[in-house]
Amino acid sequence: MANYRIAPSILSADFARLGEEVRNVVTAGADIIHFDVMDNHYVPNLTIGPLVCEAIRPHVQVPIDVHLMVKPVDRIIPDFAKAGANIITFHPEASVHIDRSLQLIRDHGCKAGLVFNPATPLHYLDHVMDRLDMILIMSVNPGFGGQSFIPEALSKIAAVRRRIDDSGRDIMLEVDGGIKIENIAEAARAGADTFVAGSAIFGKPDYKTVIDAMRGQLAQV
Ligand SMILES: O=C(CO)[C@H](O)[C@H](O)COP(=O)(O)O
Ligand SMILES: [Fe+2]
Repeated sequence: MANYRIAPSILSADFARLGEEVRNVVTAGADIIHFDVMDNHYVPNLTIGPLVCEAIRPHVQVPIDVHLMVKPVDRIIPDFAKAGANIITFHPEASVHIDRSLQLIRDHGCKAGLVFNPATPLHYLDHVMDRLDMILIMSVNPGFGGQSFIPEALSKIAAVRRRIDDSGRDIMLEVDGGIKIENIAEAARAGADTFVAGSAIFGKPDYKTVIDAMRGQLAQV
């Protein structure tokens, strides 16, 4: 079986009890904590910033994967690195200098990645494959949790999987949006190895039951 990772998105957690929520979801089997940063400019929603990342950092031993839905990108990167982020991804069309933003993330000791919205072309990968640790394919339009998976994302995941395999590099391929027990295997078959799930996990009373069921689906791929 491939090395699959489940990355609960805390966007759907109870923010009044966030420390307890992240501890519980890691105990339930989360491999990564997915941290959605929205700025009410690049996306029409406002969420959490470096202060909250710093606050949850002592509560989790797994990597924190910061998904920046912000524009501009660069000035917030050092703050997230200092706040304990391990992986930082951003949307290429939100950065003026993509290569510089990727380098900034790496210079601050974090893994770096690009995020593709459903209608963002993959040509942004052309000259930066050697600088990527993660490629994130959005299977919803960014801005909100709880949306339905867009099936066209599957062919895009497959195209990225080919590009990663051709590169010979160890790049995580993450899918984000509408992932649940019923469709996680499809995303894995298309080539994803890292699965963000917000509402599907935090919307249920028992996180372990959901994560175990997701792993059960992945075991059959
Ligand atoms: O980046 C995001 C939205 O922009 C979230 O990570 C994503 O939507 C997760 O939530 P859900 O699993 O409920 O779709
Ligand atoms: Fe996300």
